Amino acid sequence: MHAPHELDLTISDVAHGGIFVARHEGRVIFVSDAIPGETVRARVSDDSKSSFWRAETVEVLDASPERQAHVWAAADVSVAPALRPGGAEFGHIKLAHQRDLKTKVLRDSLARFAKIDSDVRVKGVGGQTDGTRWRTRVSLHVDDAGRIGPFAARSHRIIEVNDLPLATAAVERAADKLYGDNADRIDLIQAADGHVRVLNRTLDERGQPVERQASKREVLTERVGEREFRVDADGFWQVHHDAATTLDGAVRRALAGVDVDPNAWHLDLYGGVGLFAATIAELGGTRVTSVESNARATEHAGENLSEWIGARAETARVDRYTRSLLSGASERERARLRDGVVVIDPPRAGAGKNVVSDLATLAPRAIVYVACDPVALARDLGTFAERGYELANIQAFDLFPHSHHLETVALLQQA
Ligand SMILES: C[S@@+](CC[C@H](N)C(=O)[O-])C[C@H]1O[C@@H](n2cnc3c(N)ncnc32)[C@H](O)[C@@H]1O
Repeated sequence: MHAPHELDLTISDVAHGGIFVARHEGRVIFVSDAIPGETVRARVSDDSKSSFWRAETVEVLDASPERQAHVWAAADVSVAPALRPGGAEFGHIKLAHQRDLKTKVLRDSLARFAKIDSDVRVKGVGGQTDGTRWRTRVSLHVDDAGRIGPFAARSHRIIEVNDLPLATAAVERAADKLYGDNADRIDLIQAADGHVRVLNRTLDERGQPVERQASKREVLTERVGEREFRVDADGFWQVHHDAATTLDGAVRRALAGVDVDPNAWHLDLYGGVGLFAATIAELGGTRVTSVESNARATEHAGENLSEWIGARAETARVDRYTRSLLSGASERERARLRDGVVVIDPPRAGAGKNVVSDLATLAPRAIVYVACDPVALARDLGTFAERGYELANIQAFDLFPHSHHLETVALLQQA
């Protein structure tokens, strides 16, 4: 059966991924740009699956009191769906209610995938703001015609826009002056010194940026309180200007009741340039190893941690590293690992069953899981629970206002 072009739908719920749930003749429809409680007219954009369809709101018939004019006029529901830029899927919802919806997605994920009943709430960071002007890092795409802009929501079509309200003012100003010669993508990065770097990137056939020549690399200095971190301009650093400080503080709070033993061996897995290894070291755990697959980031982690004689940075895939500890660590090292704490901050897909299971076998005193995806977190917490690690405390932060993303910091300890 083919879907009718447009449907009038009542929105019943929010789903993971910045979309909303409606039902039509028994079928689930995932609808963009809506709010639970609303009735909207939506254009079906994908009816290829029998189990669910996708649709995009084209008109709000009965608006939620939580609706506001979109913070990015270009992404407003009055614009044709194909022409709306992506990245601000919650921008039409009042900020406090965005956080209520993110809280619901997180709690639902914990209940569904980890059987955890939690009263966690997603909190705003950085004082009272309207949730704009937080992105210190923005990637804009360039097409063959030289057009520059973000991709449209759920597509690779470039949308030229007049403003970037989620970006810092300096990044937005720099974006205004761009021209698209010689690049597939342009990355704009504002470091702690306030200056915006403009990096023209070439993408390979998988859409991944080709590594820049050594002579073209710039190393930036980022700050968390008084501490400085060196990081490549094109390397990983948290995107929200308050994120690194917020997460450092959250890891400290998570570990407040845990003895960070100076004689134990601690791990910072998916460590980047050593942000959380420094947190552990400052808490007294100076024998700490940061593990990261990107060799340049590991080099910087080595420098960033150089004041602690027992700190190391290793270039390795975490799954291989934890497996090598299981097969190669001495009895004495295994005992030190059991007394240690582990921070893990994996990419969106989560750590996965193998890493979780190997970590549980290593049996550290405490594990702090920093997560940017609530479903991946909940799946991994489910596996940890099977292996005897229970959730001891959990915090959640709105580090990505007006998008659907959120960040969670969870402490796990043996039951
Ligand atoms: C979310 S970032 C966290 C970085 C760091 N904790 C921070 O907050 O600055 C995830 C990091 O994991 C690295 N990474 C991705 N997959 C990995 C793997 N399988 N093994 C080791 N590192 C990996 C990425 O290069 C990236 O630096």
